[in-house]
Amino acid sequence: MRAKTERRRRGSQFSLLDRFTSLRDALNGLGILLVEQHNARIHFVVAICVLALGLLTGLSGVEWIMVFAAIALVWMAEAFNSSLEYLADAAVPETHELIGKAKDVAAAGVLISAGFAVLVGLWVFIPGLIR
Ligand SMILES: Nc1ncnc2c1ncn2[C@@H]1O[C@H](COP(=O)(O)OP(=O)(O)OP(=O)(O)O)[C@@H](O)[C@H]1O
Repeated sequence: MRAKTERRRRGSQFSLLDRFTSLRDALNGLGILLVEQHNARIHFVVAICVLALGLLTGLSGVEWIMVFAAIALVWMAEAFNSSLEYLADAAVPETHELIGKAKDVAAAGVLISAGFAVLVGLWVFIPGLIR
């Protein structure tokens, strides 16, 4: 068992070092997403393009908030989807109907967030289309 997990089990006190370790772990997760998950790389390129387009066209404050919310939502969904895939593959490496369902439902979460992002993109960049 990792030392950190052992400390948590004992109900250890607040430690700034532990908080920095958590932050490092989360950044490591972001790196894993970008390196190992092809969809995450596509989300990354699309997000950069959308941000560049936003700077070029000069979005309003509300439009920027919607764009950032859409990007964050897609990244969150992708992170949870990938995390579930890693867990499922570790727990049940062989084919199992419920693992298939779990992965498909998690992928549906990404699809829903991507659909919202597309709507935001249309609302922000094609004025008059959805207003
Ligand atoms: N162990 C399993 N048992 C049953 N079906 C599975 C299993 N693993 C994967 N599948 C099916 O194959 C699909 C793709 O699973 P996989 O783990 O390859 O994800 P992926 O191709 O990396 O997905 P994504 O492109 O969203 O990252 C799943 O949605 C599921 O329908």
